[in-house]
Amino acid sequence: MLPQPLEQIVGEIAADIVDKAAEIEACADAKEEGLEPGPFGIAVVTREGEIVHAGAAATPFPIQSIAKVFALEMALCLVGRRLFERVGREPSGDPFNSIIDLERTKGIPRNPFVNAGALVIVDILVEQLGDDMQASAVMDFVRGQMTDGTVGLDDAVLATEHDGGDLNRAMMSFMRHHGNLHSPLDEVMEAYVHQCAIALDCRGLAQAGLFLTRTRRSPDDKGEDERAKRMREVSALMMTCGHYDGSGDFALRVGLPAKSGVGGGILAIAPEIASIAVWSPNLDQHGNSMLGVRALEMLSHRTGWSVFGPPL
Ligand SMILES: NC(=O)CC[C@H](N)C(=O)O
Repeated sequence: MLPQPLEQIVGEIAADIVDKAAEIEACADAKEEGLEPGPFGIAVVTREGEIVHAGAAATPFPIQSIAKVFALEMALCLVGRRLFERVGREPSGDPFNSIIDLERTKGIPRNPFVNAGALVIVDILVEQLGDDMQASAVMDFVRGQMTDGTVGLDDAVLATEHDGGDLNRAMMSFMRHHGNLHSPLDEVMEAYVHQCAIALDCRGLAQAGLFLTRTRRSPDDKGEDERAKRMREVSALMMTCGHYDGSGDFALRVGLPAKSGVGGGILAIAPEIASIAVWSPNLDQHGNSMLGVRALEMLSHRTGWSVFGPPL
């Protein structure tokens, strides 16, 4: 039981965040740094089907690295835990686009959420789906999870990530050298850029992530055990690696499995309870939404949804 209706909690958080944004805007240092907090949106979809939202929850934004969660689920479905022979499952402690670790690990990325790891996951999808693998496969998966709302593509991300993708291409070449990239580099790149450019609003993103809340077995359905196990694994990776080298801080402050993207969005999961999407474009030094993390911290405190227990 929540201490207050969810709608009230979410509305008050959005109001607090907008106040906070105004404070930041008014602060002289922020002006000097060109910091503009910009819009803020939040949406919560509960397992009971309730949708609560506030702020700019209907404004689409590119989900960027949040797509790595959906791609991971697809790849795990296709090849199972064999996947972890090609991608590790440890936090990296390095920025999301760091290449330095690949030399030490002989082309095996630390986890599926750093760029190198996500590129291997896309390589697996391209390999496994063969001719069925369209650049739009992850987008189709996302659409399939949603009950309403639209899925778009962000043209600016499509263009800039293609032209500015040299670092990602370098990582792929490096991994190919070590035998850990099997498909043509251009095909992997196209599918990767496409998934980064998927544009959703908070309402759509929260709906798309709802399947991740199903972490419990169902006594009548053996097939469900495998799915529940997968959701737990994906959630564990989100908790340990979902905010890159800010993952520890996020776990302490929020206590929910979550994945950020440089589009300013974060998808967070309260297992068996709700899927939450927040969006605010200003990023911290790790590429995580500053006000988005703050809003999730407030939500987790006020709902007691942290997987580590309610606040003391
Ligand atoms: N953290 C992110 O959202 C990074 C994704 C970005 N498109 C990249 O490849 O660098």
